[in-house]
Amino acid sequence: LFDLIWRPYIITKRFEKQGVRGPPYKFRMGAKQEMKDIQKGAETLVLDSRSHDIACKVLPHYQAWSSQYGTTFLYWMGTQPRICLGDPEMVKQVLSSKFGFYAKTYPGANIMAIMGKGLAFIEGSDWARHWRVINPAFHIDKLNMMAKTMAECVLHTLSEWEKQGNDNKTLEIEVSRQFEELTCNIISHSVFGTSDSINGKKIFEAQKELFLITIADFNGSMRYLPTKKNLKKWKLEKRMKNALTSIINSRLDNSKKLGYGDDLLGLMLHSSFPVNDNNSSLSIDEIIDECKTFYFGGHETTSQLLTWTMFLLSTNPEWQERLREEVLKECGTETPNTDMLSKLKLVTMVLWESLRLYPPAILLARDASKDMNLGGLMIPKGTGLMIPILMLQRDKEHWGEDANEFNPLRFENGASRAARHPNSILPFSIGPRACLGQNFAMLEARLVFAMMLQRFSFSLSPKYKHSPVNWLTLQPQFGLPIDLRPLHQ
Ligand code: HEM
Repeated sequence: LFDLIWRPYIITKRFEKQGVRGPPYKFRMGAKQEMKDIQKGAETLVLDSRSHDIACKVLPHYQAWSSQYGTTFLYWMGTQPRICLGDPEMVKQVLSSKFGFYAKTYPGANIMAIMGKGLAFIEGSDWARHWRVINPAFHIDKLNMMAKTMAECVLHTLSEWEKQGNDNKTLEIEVSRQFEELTCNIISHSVFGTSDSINGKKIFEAQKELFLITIADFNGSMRYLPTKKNLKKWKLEKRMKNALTSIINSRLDNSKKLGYGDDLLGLMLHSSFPVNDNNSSLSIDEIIDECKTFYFGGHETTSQLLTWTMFLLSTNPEWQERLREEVLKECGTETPNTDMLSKLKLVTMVLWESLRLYPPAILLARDASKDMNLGGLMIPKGTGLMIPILMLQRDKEHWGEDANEFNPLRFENGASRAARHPNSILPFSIGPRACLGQNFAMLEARLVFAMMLQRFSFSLSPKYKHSPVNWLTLQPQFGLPIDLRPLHQ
């Protein structure tokens, strides 16, 4: 009864005294039912494809509560108090904390099974040990080397499209699926250097199927029972593990002749058999978990960046033309190298505007691991801290009245100067747990659009329905059908 009635009552009162209010706590459920009701109303909404005001569709409860209680508010997820942070200064304090006071929220067994207990979900000295091994795989010199491999993968996809579009005719392609395949291919080849495309494919297919099962059923209460769904899940998990083990074993078998390699997998294997540095070694099980993290995290988010940018360029033909001019000026019709890509200022501005309006990760979550004072607000241990990236990135107070409009010019002087507060833009997060793959993803996206703009012009197919949904990442619910026209035959 203490946890179910008294504690919620006391905590609610304490927050009220500090000026933080929110939807009322209901016995055991907190605000879960109210949240479900609000979400249900938004589920079937289809928006006008010129509207980027998508909070009403993907975070309708946050929108409703923040307009009623202010952008920083309290709500109860069952018996856990959660504070939604609407102030970029508080967000900065939480994300920049170096001492693990705000730990990552446990994502649930289903997500762990897909992504593995890798860098994104571990804490403390384990995180530091993994980070020391993995970080060098993303240094700038390594990225420069990866660009060539990335370009080969992009060329392969675009040539397939060219082959389909005979006689200068318009060709309709559902690009979100194509981008998923392309980003999978890029991560396998450039980060794992794998020519083992069969096992690479098996991993992605197993992760995708597990993911679809997970979004259809978040109820973990039966997770140990041999239900039909669980048997399927266990089979897929096993298939994924076997495929990863096979990739690792083949690298180990070839290591006498070729060494472990200097890509991510090679660096992890080096650490696993260290000569003198035992402080940063990873076990084979840990390597398998990291592979899952990078296979999934490395493509799922980037493919959404490509998808939403394609959507924005298709609906803003004048920007598409400006970008094409820039690409042809800096790269001509050659395959772009990293020097050329670094000169694509307008392309980069459009990518940032896309990440602002359609961030692949719309929310970040942390838990206070002890009682904390957050910018004067007393936060009891165990409170969840929710950082609504999607809301912060379209807050009119920081972005101005045109916050919901597509206007890449706001990024003319760089991302940190685009809004009134430098941390109002957070697609890759900030602080010690910021995205390790940010430069990789931006390089990949610049390359894809440079090569695509060299070859095609495109517009939205009339079949498109504007219905963004948050299925772990922000996605177009019915895909993104695009009409493509080859520029040269
Ligand atoms: C547009 C593409 C991407 C976006 C928007 C994105 C976004 C993010 C965000 C928001 C986080 C922080 C999560 C949190 O704090 O809870 C994160 C972490 C991470 N991302 Fe990305 N990501 C992208 C691409 C990539 C790629 C391509 C890779 C790998 C090749 C990658 C690897 C990681 C890893 C390993 C972490 C965990 C870092 C840590 O906790 O130390 N990401 N990403």
